[in-house]
This record gives sequence, C-alpha cells and structure tokens, in this order.
Amino acid sequence: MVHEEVEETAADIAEMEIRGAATIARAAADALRTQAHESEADSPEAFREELRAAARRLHETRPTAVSLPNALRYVLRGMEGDSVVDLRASVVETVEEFEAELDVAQENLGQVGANRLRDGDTVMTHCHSTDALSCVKAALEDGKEISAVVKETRPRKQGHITARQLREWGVDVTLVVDNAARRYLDDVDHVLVGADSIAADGSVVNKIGTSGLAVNARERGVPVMVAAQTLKLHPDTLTGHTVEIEMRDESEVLTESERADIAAGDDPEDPGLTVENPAFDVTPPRYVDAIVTERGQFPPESIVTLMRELYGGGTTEPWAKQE
Ligand SMILES: O=C(COP(=O)(O)O)[C@H](O)[C@H](O)COP(=O)(O)O
Repeated sequence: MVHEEVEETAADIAEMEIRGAATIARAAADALRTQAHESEADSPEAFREELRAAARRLHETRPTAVSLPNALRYVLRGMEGDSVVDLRASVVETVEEFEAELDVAQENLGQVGANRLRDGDTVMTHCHSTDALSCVKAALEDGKEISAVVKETRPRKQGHITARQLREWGVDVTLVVDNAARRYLDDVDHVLVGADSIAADGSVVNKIGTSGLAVNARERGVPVMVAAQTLKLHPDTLTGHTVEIEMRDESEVLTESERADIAAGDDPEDPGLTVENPAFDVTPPRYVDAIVTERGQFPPESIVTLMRELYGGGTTEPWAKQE
C-alpha cells in the first residue's frame, strides 16, 4: 500500500541520508505527492487510507524535528474531494503550496537574520542548518563581509556540510573540533544555529552540543541567534508535551573494533561498557537572545504568542488509522 519511493524516502530520513529539519519536511511532503501520484486506489476512502499510511511511515522515522509532523499535517489537511481524481489533485496542489511557502519562509527569515549581522562579523555555527545559513547568505547579498568559525559537530560532522557551503559562497571558514568552541568564542560576534523544535516556553531543541555552546556563549557575552522557520514551532508543547530526544545507534560514536578494544577485559556475561548517542539537546530560553523566524525576531519568552496564533487550534494526528 505504501509506495516503494515513500519507503525509500523514509529509510533515507531514518539513516540520515536526508537530514536537517527543513530538508526532512520537504522530502516528506514530496513523498506524499509521490504516493498520491502513484496510488492505484479504487475508492476515495482507500486513497485517503493510503496517504495516511504513507504519512505514518514517514512520521515514525525520526521523533525530534517537529517540521516532519507539521509537514505531514499540512499536506493531509489539504487533502479533499469526493473522488480519487479530486483527492489526488488536492494533495499535489497542497504539496506545491507547501514547497512554495518553505522557499519564501527561508528567504524572509534570512533577511530578518541578516539585519542582525554587521559587515565584518564572525559567526560560530553548530551542525548544518539551512535556516541559519540563509541569514549568512542574505547578509552576503547585502554586501556584508562575514566569516565563520564552524564546529565540526560530532559524531556525524554536519559542520563539514556547513563549511563546504560557506566556502562556495566565499566565506572564510575556521573549522574547529567541538571541544574548542569556548576558546574561539572571544573571536566571534554571534552564535548562529538552527532548530529542530521550539517549545512554547522558548526552549530550543537542536543538535546535541547546542546547549553547551549557548551556556559558553552567555558566559563569554556572545549573543545566541536561533534561526527557525515557524515550521519548527512545536504545537504539542502548548499543552505541556515534551519533545522526544532521539537516541541514535552507538555505531555513529564507536566502531565495533574500538568497542572490542575498550571492552577487551570485560566479562562477556557482565558487559560494563554503555555508549549513549543522544542526537539533540534542549537549550533553555535564558541562553537564547533571539529566535529569528520569517515572521520577525522574537525573544524566546514571547515565541508562545506566535505559536498560539499559528497553531492555537491544537494538533491532531491526521495520519492515524480511522476506525
Ligand atoms: O539539528 C540539526 C540537524 O540534525 P540532523 O543532522 O540530525 O538532522 C539542524 O540544526 C536542524 O535540523 C535545523 O536545520 P535546518 O535549518 O536545515 O532545518
């Protein structure tokens, strides 16, 4: 029932071949369009259940970036019609609308963020965030010279993607190991990061290491700017839900031979080595100076007003099986 290309997209998201909250959202919406295009459903209800099943498959891939369920909701809410032909057309049209909104949102967000960057500023980045880099791109287009200290971001080294993109734009890059961040903060004018989810209290969920960087930045007096489209606002947190932090496989941290070497003396019956690999962490609002969105910039404590405006009607799970 779920088309093989949807299964492929789901696998790519789960294995981080497709990664980053905005990119994941775009891929998920595109997968639902494929499901609609390729559906051979012989009734409107069968078509609707196919799209719900595809959305459930995509939803179960990664739990932390709210852009994924927000994208799935957006598309399924646009599915309407009394025939398969009309239902298919509504899904295709809704995905195209979603993609256009993503493009405009990231560009507008970039302009808001660029206004906070001065000519000659140095930013420190963590992980790879297309929302964050849209601010740098807009600043460069405004004729500002920007340089960057890029944290490699263990264990998957997404900082290399950021470094490559910045070099393509002609931005001078200093690549550092994550543990060197505090040392370089004295040479930095802004910490500039993205977000996977933003909670109603202004907490920012982003790649593991963001919270430590924000604490160090506050101690060093460096402002922390979080670039996040409103797609990253997590509506379930309006009603007290917490954001699940994805725990990824130890193989991203330790190879099997490294594990065997470390645990060489272990009693196989009583293995004492545990490797934990949380993929994200939570930065409290007190360490965030501004949340930059396509709707403007907000101090973290007031992001809830925007969240209520956009998502106040509460959230549903339109992908749930219908009884
Ligand atoms: O934490 C990550 C990516 O984690 P992973 O590599 O595990 O997906 C990014 O900072 C956010 O997703 C924002 O990215 P964007 O601004 O592109 O949405």
